Amino acid sequence: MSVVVVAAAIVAQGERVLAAQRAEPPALAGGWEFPGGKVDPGESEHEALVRECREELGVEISVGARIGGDWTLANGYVLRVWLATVASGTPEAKEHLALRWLGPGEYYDVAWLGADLPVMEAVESALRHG
Ligand SMILES: Nc1nc2c([nH]c(=O)n2[C@H]2C[C@H](O)[C@@H](COP(=O)(O)OP(=O)(O)OP(=O)(O)O)O2)c(=O)[nH]1
Repeated sequence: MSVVVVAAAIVAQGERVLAAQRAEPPALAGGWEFPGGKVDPGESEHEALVRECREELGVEISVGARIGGDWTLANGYVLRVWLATVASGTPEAKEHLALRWLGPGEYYDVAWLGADLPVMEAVESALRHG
């Protein structure tokens, strides 16, 4: 079975979307992604998403609709993405180099990881069409 990576497209007022800049590994460092990570054994995808956002950003999230299906990553992992909102706390870059809230018109202003560009397009479409 493929390794499943879960990620959150965290949306705030004004249709701003949170992007996070990876610190490692060297091949991915500097690229921008949606906060998340691998699902641990025995953990649900929802639990993993909530845990990763707590660890990486220091926030509690509310998980919303799924965005797309399985996004295949170059290394064979499978990426699954959900819309989310911050339920409590303010996101901080605990494990990333930087965070950016991207407003409409800024969604493509960061160097998204290769797999994340079509995800951002799908997120934009979901926000635009409700
Ligand atoms: N979190 C996240 N990972 C992504 C995205 N796009 C993408 O290609 N990836 C890749 C990068 C990594 O190869 C993998 C996620 O691994 P990770 O290092 O974030 O996982 P993790 O937090 O569980 O880390 P670790 O415990 O294994 O160190 O998925 C994305 O939007 N978010």
